[in-house]
Amino acid sequence: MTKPKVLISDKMDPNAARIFEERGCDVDVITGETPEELKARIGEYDGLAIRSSTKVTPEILEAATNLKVIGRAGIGVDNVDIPKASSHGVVVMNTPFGNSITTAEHAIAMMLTLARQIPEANRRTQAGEWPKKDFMGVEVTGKTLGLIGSGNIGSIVASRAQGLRMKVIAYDPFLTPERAMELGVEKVDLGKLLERADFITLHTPLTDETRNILSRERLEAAKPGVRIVNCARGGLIDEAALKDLLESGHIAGAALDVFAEEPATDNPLFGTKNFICTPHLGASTTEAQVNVALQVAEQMADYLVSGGVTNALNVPSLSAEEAPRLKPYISLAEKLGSLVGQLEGPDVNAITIEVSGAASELNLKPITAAVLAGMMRSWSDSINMVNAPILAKERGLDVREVRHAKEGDYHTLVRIIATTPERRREVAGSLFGDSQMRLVEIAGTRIETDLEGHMIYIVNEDNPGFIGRLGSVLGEAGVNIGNFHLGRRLPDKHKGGDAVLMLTLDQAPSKEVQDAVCALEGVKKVRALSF
Ligand SMILES: NC(=O)c1ccc[n+]([C@@H]2O[C@H](COP(=O)([O-])OP(=O)(O)OC[C@H]3O[C@@H](n4cnc5c(N)ncnc54)[C@H](O)[C@@H]3O)[C@@H](O)[C@H]2O)c1
Ligand SMILES: O=C(O)CC[C@@H](O)C(=O)O
Repeated sequence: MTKPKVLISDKMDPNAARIFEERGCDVDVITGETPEELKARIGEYDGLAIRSSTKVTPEILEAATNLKVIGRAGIGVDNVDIPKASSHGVVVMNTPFGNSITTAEHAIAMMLTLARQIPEANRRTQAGEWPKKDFMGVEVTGKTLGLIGSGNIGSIVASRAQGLRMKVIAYDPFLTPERAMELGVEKVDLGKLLERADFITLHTPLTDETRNILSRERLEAAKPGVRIVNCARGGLIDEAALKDLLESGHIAGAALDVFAEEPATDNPLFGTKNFICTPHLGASTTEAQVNVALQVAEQMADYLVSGGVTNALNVPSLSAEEAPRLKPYISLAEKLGSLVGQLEGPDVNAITIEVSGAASELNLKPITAAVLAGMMRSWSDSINMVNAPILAKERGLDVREVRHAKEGDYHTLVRIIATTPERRREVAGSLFGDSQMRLVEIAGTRIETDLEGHMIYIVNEDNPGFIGRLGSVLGEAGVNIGNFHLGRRLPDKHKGGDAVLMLTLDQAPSKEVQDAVCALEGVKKVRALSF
């Protein structure tokens, strides 16, 4: 098996490359390339490991014909076009905890630095001014800190601020009263936070809801003398309004680690009174960079080598323990989906995935994604488990999942029921020895066959002599039969009813051969299949 190939395109702790190699991947570290250079190179790679400099745009994804996974060594993935990655079937992962403490510490450092105006005091002292009378600071003890966003980083900031004896209030629509109690913070609405906070620190992602959350209007409504810290994302604060309100003195200080446009080399805020900044250093400690590099490499290698999915933003997670258990089911589900897709074509408008026995205990999301991928791949290329659920939704396909804990005749069973405007198609498969897939039912008929290579599916009236005539047609055309499986339609297996044949052939049957089979007496349906 060829090794998966990974590109590390941003500066990353060397542990990442080491882990990739140890886990069976080939790795190239090529940083600082232009988008054009990356575009020309990306086609060779199965994995792309990034921080915030690489922008994974639709153009890059278009050129990334082999790419299976993008791993962000960090939290924010606003430099990745996730919808586009999903439609290209590429998993996007991040490392949600590796740099949280470091970033929270940076926010606290920025807050204390603002309170005592350290950068300017430092600059003027070193310039020989000894400007002692110009720097009257404020204590943070007893002050109110307003958190906007109290997730991983916000909650660490809360605990550190409590250690500094601050009163912490939080605005976060997803903060439950129980969690607020656990964190020892008071949950408030944004208006109250602006009214009461002496310091405000932002810890939300940048989304349509949070963009410009500190707009001019809200900044004007904030308590006079407030100090604001942003170590989350540029775009959360109206920078022009911040500048005006710093100059007017309504805002006593602002510390930004992040900017609406990065790299920020000539931002209008530069030089503004009581404004300090760092160049997106929130995650830049040795500890955090080792954490995120190790984590991203482990997660990506896991996915590329064994199919485990951790911290993915566009597919359900699948632990490395779950992945091997699910692997045979995924292959079974893809083949059953493919069978339905080949038999019914793109007219399928509803599909039910029904699992019973051992299969009912499994995570159904990947099984459903595999059925959809198998089915739609028979009509259209470039479909995999990542983009299949999205494309199914776009097509308006009605997808249902049903679990039956009770075992039937098989210890584990996956049944697919597909509906088209004309009919309903049911197929079912099982695993023998927990790994060998078998189709066990088709067209209401018990039959037992693998779905492999070139096959032909035939429904005919069950009359004597048919098998001989079929053998002659295939033999005369030089088509060798590998395996032959026959079943009678359930529930009335009476003589003279319909029979179903699934034949494995050594080569694909030509159109002429299919027509000749079709012309045999009693044949009702013929379909060439390939798996
Ligand atoms: N400066 C840096 O180097 C650096 C480093 C790490 C993380 N970050 C950024 O920090 C941010 C927070 O990271 P995290 O790990 O705490 O994320 P998180 O997902 O754990 O927390 C985000 C919180 O924001 C809340 N939220 C979402 N929408 C909101 C809204 N409209 N109003 C108020 N709250 C809202 C969520 O409920 C959640 O609790 C992210 O944007 C991340 O990219 C920056
Ligand atoms: O990689 C970095 O330096 C920044 C990371 C940070 O913005 C994040 O969202 O994790």
